Formats: sequence, C-alpha cells, structure tokens
Amino acid sequence: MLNPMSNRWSLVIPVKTLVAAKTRLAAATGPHRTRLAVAVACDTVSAALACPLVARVIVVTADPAAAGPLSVLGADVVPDPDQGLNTALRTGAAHAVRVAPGDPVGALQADLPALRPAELATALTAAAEFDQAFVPDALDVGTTFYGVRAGLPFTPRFGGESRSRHLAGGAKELCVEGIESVRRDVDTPDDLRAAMALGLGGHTAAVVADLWPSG
Ligand SMILES: Nc1nc2c(ncn2[C@@H]2O[C@H](COP(=O)(O)OP(=O)(O)OP(=O)(O)O)[C@@H](O)[C@H]2O)c(=O)[nH]1
Ligand SMILES: C=C(OP(=O)(O)O)C(=O)O
Repeated sequence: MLNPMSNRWSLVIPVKTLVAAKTRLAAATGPHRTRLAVAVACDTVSAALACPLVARVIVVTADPAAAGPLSVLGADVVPDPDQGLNTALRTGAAHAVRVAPGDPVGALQADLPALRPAELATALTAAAEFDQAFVPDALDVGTTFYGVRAGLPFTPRFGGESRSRHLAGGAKELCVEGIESVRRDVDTPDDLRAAMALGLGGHTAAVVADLWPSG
C-alpha cells in the first residue's frame, strides 16, 4: 500500500562491471583503477546508508567483486541485466517498489567519494517537493541524482549530457545551496582532485594514499 507520508527514500546506485569502469582514470591510476572504483562506490554507499532520509540502498551490478563489499556495507544487491545504465536503474527501482511501494525512489551515481550524509539529506528534502527532480553534476552537464515521488513513473535519462534530458523530461532541477558533495562526481583526475578538496571518504582516501604516498 502507498504511504504518502513517507519521507524516507529507496536509493538505487548503479555500479558498472569493474573491468569497464573508470576508464577516464586509467592513465592516472594504472593497476589500482578497479580498486579505486570499488572504494569510490563503497564511500558513496556508506554515506547514503548513513543519511537519515535513506531507508535502503539498492545496488545494481553484474560484478561479484563490487557486490561483495557493497552488500557487507548494508546494500541490497540486484543483478544488472547488462542492457545499459538506465535499464539497470529501472531494474533497481522496480525492486524498490516491490519492497517498499510507499517510499520515494531515487537514483544516485556511484562515483561520489566525498558524499556527506547531511548534504544528501538536504537534496532529498528538496526533491520531495516535486513529482520528479534531479541534481546536476558539478559541471552542470550531467546528473548525479534523479528521484520521483512514491507511485509515480521513474524515468531516468542518465548518460553523458543528461542534465538537459532531465530538464526536457520535466524534472525539476534542484538549485540548492550546500550540496557540493552530492554534485561532485569523479570521472577524471581533475574531478578526483576536486573531491579530495571537499574531503574523501575513508575507502577512497586509503587507495589515494597508496597511489600518491607523498600526497
Ligand atoms: N549497473 C550499471 N551501472 C552503470 C552502467 N553504466 C554506467 N554505470 C554506472 O553509472 C555511473 C556513471 O557511469 P559512467 O560515467 O558511464 O562510467 P564510469 O565507469 O563512471 O567512467 P568511464 O569509464 O570513465 O566512463 C557510475 O556509477 C557507473 O558505475 C551499467 O551498464 N550498469
Ligand atoms: C552518466 C552520467 O555521468 P558521467 O558519465 O559523467 O558519470 C550522467 O551525468 O548522466
């Protein structure tokens, strides 16, 4: 049964098969690339689970090397049908609706290693005011969060320049202060430096310390 009063979210976090992940960081990370990808996902999932407005995190992945550590952290893991990012997100959302039909459903990128639970709570509180809403990435080109009210169609349009597609799809762009860590996705070495300036989570900080011991 729908619970229109629920303000706790089901969050779907997609994690790509590690052998194909974080390719834009390959030159900077060498053999540590997949380790970094897992660490970044672990920090994202840990921060999401620590957010008081998050009821559950559903990770969608086909990769057992990601599924293991993320389920230990407390995420539910759903198999990825391997038909692209938005299909993975819809699969996770369908699981969320089966488990908790009265809760709003959001999609959060897995590459937010500086994510702060309180900043995620600010974004989720703002999102709850709208039927569908999204948070643009730090460059105002992509998207880091997309969410819908309970019972409404979940239509993510992630991939590349997704900010404009989410706008065109009628989602409200959330322009709120104090959500820098929600917007700070990491795809390139410059992104990683920017996330370091915000403050990395412990998993990612440990890999970065091994990569660049002199800081
Ligand atoms: N489950 C799942 N997650 C995906 C898929 N494609 C992308 N993702 C996730 O979506 C987010 C954005 O992914 P991308 O930017 O396309 O890929 P990336 O691995 O982060 O980086 P690049 O290899 O440099 O493009 C990350 O959280 C990925 O783990 C997919 O097909 N399935
Ligand atoms: C998938 C996306 O981002 P990126 O490829 O930059 O991680 C997106 O912003 O929709």
